[in-house]
Amino acid sequence: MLNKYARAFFTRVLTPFAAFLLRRGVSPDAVTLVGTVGVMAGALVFFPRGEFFWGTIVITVFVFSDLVDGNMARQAGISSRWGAFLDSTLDRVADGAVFGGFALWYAGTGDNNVLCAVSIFCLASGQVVSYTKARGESIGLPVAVNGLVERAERLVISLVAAGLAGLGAFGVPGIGILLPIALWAVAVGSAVTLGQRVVTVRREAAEADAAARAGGPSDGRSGKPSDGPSGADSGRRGSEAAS
Ligand SMILES: CCCCCCCC/C=C\CCCCCCCC(=O)OC[C@H](COP(=O)(O)O[C@@H]1[C@H](O)[C@H](OP(=O)(O)O)[C@@H](O)[C@H](O)[C@H]1O)OC(=O)CCCCCCC/C=C\CCCCCCCC
Ligand SMILES: Nc1ccn([C@@H]2O[C@H](COP(=O)(O)O)[C@@H](O)[C@H]2O)c(=O)n1
Ligand SMILES: [Mg+2]
Ligand SMILES: [Mg+2]
Repeated sequence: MLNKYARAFFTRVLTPFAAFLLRRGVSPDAVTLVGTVGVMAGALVFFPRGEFFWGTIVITVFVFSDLVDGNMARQAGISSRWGAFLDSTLDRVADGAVFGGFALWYAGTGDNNVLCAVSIFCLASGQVVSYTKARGESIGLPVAVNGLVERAERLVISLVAAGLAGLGAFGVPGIGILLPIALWAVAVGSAVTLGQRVVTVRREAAEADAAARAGGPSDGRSGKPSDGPSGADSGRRGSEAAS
């Protein structure tokens, strides 16, 4: 939902900054890399110590690099398959650090096994949600569903809650409860999203296999459905590279 409705707004806001970086000779790949390192540092230095406010501030500064890098690539007309791969792969690394940071806090001083497990579930389910789309697209399916809780929602829900919970350290009472609520919400939302995507891929795969059988074997040799796209790139990845 955020990807659909908020992306256009942030694209407008961030375009001048992206243009500025391009004029200074900065490459989109450098922004992707620096942004990921910044998110990792914010999550893994501050969250395990329970410093949620400062961790969230650092992460917020760097996480927007994920919107700037693609913007730069499109402005400069240098969007590439490599860039799409790097962007998506480092998204997984950044997400692992954020939810890993929460898990480390609850495994240590935060001392809550249930919330540690919920954080690990958020980490793993978020990665699998993204994987369903990547794998579905890699076997030539459109995966025409985003689902309830995509990456932007996972980040916004958990980071807004962590930032606010961090205000507890400055004397705001009763606000720490927001983080557990957010982690449970992301966990449940991710499970629902996983179900939505699996159901969609199952339907699309059945339709594609039926169409392939009606028109002959899809790989032209074995009679088995093909295990991947016929071209070097396919589906959304192809359109991204062309964007
Ligand atoms: C009193 C103060 C209290 C402190 C409160 C702190 C408040 C600030 C807290 C948090 C702000 C968090 C902002 C998080 C923004 C996230 C932006 C972002 O990176 O979104 C990424 C997303 C997806 O990008 P991609 O297309 O590159 O990624 C794809 C995606 O990962 C797919 O995964 P899937 O979705 O399928 O699971 C993969 O499949 C695919 O491979 C991959 O390519 O981008 C968007 O969705 C765009 C929309 C972004 C919307 C951002 C909304 C931000 C909302 C509020 C910001 C509040 C800012 C406050 C600043 C305060 C500063 C102090
Ligand atoms: N280093 C990069 C990063 C991204 N791209 C291109 O942008 C697309 C992602 O756009 P976002 O707005 O979500 O960042 C990605 O698929 C690539 O086409 C790039 O070329 N190089
Ligand atoms: Mg990006
Ligand atoms: Mg990204």
